Amino acid sequence: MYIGLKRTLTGLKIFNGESMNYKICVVGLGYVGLPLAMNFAKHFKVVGFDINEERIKELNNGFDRNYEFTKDDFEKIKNNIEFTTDEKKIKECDIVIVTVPTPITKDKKPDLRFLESASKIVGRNLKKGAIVVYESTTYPGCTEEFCLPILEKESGMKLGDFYIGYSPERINPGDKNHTINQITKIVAGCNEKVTKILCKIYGKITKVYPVSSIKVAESAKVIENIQRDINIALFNELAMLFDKLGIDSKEVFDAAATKWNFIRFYPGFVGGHCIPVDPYYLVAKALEVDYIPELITAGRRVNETIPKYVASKIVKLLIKYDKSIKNANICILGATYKENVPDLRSSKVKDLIEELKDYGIKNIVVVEPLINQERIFGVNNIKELKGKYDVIIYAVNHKDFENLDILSHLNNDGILIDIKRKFHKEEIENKGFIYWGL
Ligand SMILES: NC(=O)c1ccc[n+]([C@@H]2O[C@H](COP(=O)([O-])OP(=O)(O)OC[C@H]3O[C@@H](n4cnc5c(N)ncnc54)[C@H](O)[C@@H]3O)[C@@H](O)[C@H]2O)c1
Ligand SMILES: CC(=O)N[C@@H]1[C@@H](OP(=O)(O)OP(=O)(O)OC[C@H]2O[C@@H](n3ccc(=O)[nH]c3=O)[C@H](O)[C@@H]2O)O[C@H](CO)[C@@H](O)[C@@H]1O
Repeated sequence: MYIGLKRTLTGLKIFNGESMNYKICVVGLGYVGLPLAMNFAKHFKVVGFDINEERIKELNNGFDRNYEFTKDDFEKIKNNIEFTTDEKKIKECDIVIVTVPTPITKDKKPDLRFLESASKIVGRNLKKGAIVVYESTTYPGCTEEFCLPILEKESGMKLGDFYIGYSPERINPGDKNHTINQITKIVAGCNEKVTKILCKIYGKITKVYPVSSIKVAESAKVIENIQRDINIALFNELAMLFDKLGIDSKEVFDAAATKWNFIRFYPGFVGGHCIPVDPYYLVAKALEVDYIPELITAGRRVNETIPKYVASKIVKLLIKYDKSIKNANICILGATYKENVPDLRSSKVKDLIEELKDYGIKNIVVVEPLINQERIFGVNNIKELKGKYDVIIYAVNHKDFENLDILSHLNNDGILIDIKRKFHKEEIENKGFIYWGL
């Protein structure tokens, strides 16, 4: 959607000239918003706005609960950034960047409550001529069809009196190589001039890749995660098939990966608040236009079955080796959705625990050193491996687990369930234990 250049030029007075002394507001200071605010604060005056009072208090005390930034980091940019819950501060800003959550509902539909609430807050505090940029992952059309009408209604202005853009975030939690200033950022404005301005601003903190429309930018982001979800689903499906065939899937995958254009993924629990969530946003949009996205939904279905599949494997092994199901002592190593990231959101370990409990298994603990909680997903978090177990499940490949002597915590002929294929079957079996790898 492009508005006439003429209206653009008048409305964008604040962006004339090379001064670039814009004031930027980041709305939503989570895993995405805070790094963005901190990086922009090296070049611009920044208002970091969030509705979570606790979060703002911590940030003002130089503490980041996601452990991405140290007190030192806050010290370095303290003169350029203001953390606040006062929505009126948004009105001082020329660029307003929205980085609030876009989860899904229980029935796997887009949950736009956060986008709606943030758009209302921004709308009623919108400065004339400002640019509102959405970064939250969503479906193509969401910014212009869902968010823009809210901005217009709340502000009493029309597009052209203010502007919109979209620039998706690609930071990869736990990935120190692909940090915000190493990642190419797709940028789209509601017209060419706005796109140019956004490229200049984002260009201060990272490489930019302008596209012709907001819908292109929204689409590119969501398909990146869909492609990954489907690729992982293929490896999960093949792992279940080769298990049935009695063929070692890891050996097959390692052999296939010697081909130069074979792309290696790993069977596993597909968790987090992106990969298992984002596909449902495009599915919803596809169904709106009567297109049934069979492959996208099939990928989701396969990945969602893995916790149930692993739980059934464990129960079958307990039966096969004449062990009690109900009294089995089970220890799960790792609870977060992926290794070395303190984030439980949509972790499939939760689903695994629920499946095991459905079989009547009560004695389950997790060892999760990255999460400072006594209980996780309804079981005790013993934080470090101690005691003896009938079953140990290696669920998350934390660095902290590298030197664990896991076998010394297995009862005689105990069962090691290796979700991450970290161990060698023969080695474990030669020591008298039972081994199964996904
Ligand atoms: N976390 C990632 O690695 C990542 C990477 C790429 C894209 N994304 C996308 O970025 C978006 C944000 O994800 P996140 O992980 O940063 O979420 P998060 O839960 O870590 O942070 C969201 C923040 O927004 C705040 N918030 C919620 N409603 C608000 C409102 N109305 N006004 C102001 N603040 C509000 C919350 O208090 C929270 O601090 C999502 O769309 C996600 O899909 C996340
Ligand atoms: C396209 C892409 O890379 N996007 C990244 C992704 O970040 P993420 O942390 O959600 O993604 P992953 O690292 O893929 O983890 C997801 C789950 O899949 C499991 N997994 C992974 C690989 C595998 O071969 N087998 C597996 O089983 C893993 O354990 C974990 O549970 O989304 C963010 C938000 O959009 C992006 O910004 C970020 O760039």
